Amino acid sequence: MIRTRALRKTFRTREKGLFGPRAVKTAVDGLDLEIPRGRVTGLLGLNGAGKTSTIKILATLLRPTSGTVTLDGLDVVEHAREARRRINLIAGGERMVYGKLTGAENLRYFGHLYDVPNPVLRTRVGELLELVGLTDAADTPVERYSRGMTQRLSIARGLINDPAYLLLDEPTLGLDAPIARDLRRVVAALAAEGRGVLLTSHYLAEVEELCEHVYVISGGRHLAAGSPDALKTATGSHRSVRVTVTNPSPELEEAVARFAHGLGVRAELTATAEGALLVGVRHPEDVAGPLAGAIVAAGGAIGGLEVTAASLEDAILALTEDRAAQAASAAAPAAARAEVAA
Ligand SMILES: Nc1ncnc2c1ncn2[C@@H]1O[C@H](COP(=O)(O)OP(=O)(O)OP(=O)(O)O)[C@@H](O)[C@H]1O
Repeated sequence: MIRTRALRKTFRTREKGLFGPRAVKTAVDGLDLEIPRGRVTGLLGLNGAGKTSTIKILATLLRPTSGTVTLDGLDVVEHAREARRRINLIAGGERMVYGKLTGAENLRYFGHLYDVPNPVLRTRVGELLELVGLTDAADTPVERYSRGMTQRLSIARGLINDPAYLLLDEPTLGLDAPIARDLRRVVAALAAEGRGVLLTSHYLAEVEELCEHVYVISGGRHLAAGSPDALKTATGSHRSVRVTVTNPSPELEEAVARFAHGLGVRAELTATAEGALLVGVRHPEDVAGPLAGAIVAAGGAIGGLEVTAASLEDAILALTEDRAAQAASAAAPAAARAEVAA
């Protein structure tokens, strides 16, 4: 297990240009994370939340300002060399292989950097190229690879030291859907084999598919953690039902409002350009049947019905908007005082 305790990272920056006043930027602010083997753990947050800084600390590329990171009990700052043998990082946005070398040469080169013994390396290079579907391109210089092929080679490079833990920073960034899907399969298989995987991705459907447990951070701080389903429930990000009623009337609107009230929610009523009424209800349960029943009982004619499952995206937005609202309300009394004083 990788475990962080009270992890913190600050950067000294200049606020305005090279000669502006010095400032301290806190990128990671007291994070306690646990990344066990055998599953994919997600790390989510909006731009600038501190995900890359955290991953770089775990990969020993950045030193934490304070706090600890242990990897199977080993302190990664004190034992960085040993930690690096057991961990690898794949960042989708960065080119992590050499264009002039072939796919196989790249893997051999990185294998030597990790002191992988030659006989092991010989079989491993072949196995990894096969795993990522690049056996036929093994002897082609990487500068002639497509973006998807290069990314797949980066995954193979990330596995060359047979790491127990894999850190994936936006691994499918900019990839076409079928290639991204193949990569997701590889990632799921790596976790199923018993490796610990940490994933950051802006594609929340990908996170939902792969991650059993997700941490949500904002401004470097912990916001929430749990399974994607638990996060959706906790934030009230519900599935929504939309029914088109072709013969709207005030009585029908009243009946729908009563139905929604009975469920403890509010119905959204929107008149369409064609003179129909769009009825939207969001609820954790599937209420499509009862809603349609209530509409028909009130004399409504149904022209269409659509059920949308709750998404992790809704949950993350709700969490981060909540945080923004809290920050605004904390600032509000001061602003109000300033106004009174003026
Ligand atoms: N070397 C640095 N010097 C100064 N500030 C930095 C440095 N690296 C990161 N930061 C700041 O720390 C904060 C967290 O950045 P980080 O890259 O870790 O976030 P992120 O969640 O990965 O964002 P994104 O989704 O945009 O990649 C940001 O405000 C960023 O500007």
